Amino acid sequence: MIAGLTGGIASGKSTVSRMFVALGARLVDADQVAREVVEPGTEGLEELTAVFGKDILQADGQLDRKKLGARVFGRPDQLAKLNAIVHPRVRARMAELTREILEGDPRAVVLWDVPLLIEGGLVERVDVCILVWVPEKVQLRRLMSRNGLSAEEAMARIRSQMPLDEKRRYADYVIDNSGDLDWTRQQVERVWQALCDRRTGA
Ligand SMILES: CC(C)(COP(=O)(O)OP(=O)(O)OC[C@H]1O[C@@H](n2cnc3c(N)ncnc32)[C@H](O)[C@@H]1O)[C@@H](O)C(=O)NCCC(=O)NCCS
Ligand SMILES: Nc1ncnc2c1ncn2[C@@H]1O[C@H](COP(=O)(O)OP(=O)(O)OP(=O)(O)O)[C@@H](O)[C@H]1O
Repeated sequence: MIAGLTGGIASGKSTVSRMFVALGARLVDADQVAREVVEPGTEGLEELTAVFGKDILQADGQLDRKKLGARVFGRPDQLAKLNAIVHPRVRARMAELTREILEGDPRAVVLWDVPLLIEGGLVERVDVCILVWVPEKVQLRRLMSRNGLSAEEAMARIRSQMPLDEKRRYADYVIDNSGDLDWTRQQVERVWQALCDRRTGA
């Protein structure tokens, strides 16, 4: 079974995915894969520098993520260029990792943690879609505090994604992460039980 876990920036996907992993889910993390496919020496990084210029690299040859982020968030044309380079590579690598997990354990629940699951169309490839939801003002506050961003910078990132309230339409399960972590864990346990029941056809 493939379960898609999505939300918005700083809505709590990583926090929730850790809870699912503790219960037995096998994680495939799109943000992590997106880093892997643009490591030094990859074709992905070569294409990025061909399109955005060599000044998006740090002195050590790694991608300067802060600099590229400042150039793309809030500029849809630039963001589209970045997505066109990175997303096909992320999808291919995620499919490969998923295959490897399911070959080793056909009964595994593979959790795809993908911020852009809905925007990127991957929602059609999962068996169930789980949304980590918070009200926008909580999302803004947590993003500003976690990343040290101004309200304006944080809103540019939030506005690069589909609003969380719209994402609810696509979700089979919604986890409200606006309360304390214990409350979130209780909801995760309920969804996990539902996934296990679904898997056994109960
Ligand atoms: C622009 C980059 C270099 C900024 O790096 P940075 O380290 O600051 O952020 P990080 O990668 O950890 O992403 C943080 C969050 O930003 C949001 N985000 C990232 N990329 C995008 C995007 N293309 N569109 C909308 N939101 C995005 C996601 O919610 C993500 O969880 C980086 O985000 C990137 O390469 N993005 C393109 C790849 C992508 O779409 N990743 C998202 C999952 S596939
Ligand atoms: N229930 C909660 N109560 C208080 N703080 C929380 C809660 N859930 C998450 N946080 C905090 O909010 C921030 C965002 O959470 P997290 O990193 O899990 O989000 P995310 O959706 O994975 O973000 P991104 O995809 O943007 O990296 C973190 O600093 C995290 O510690």
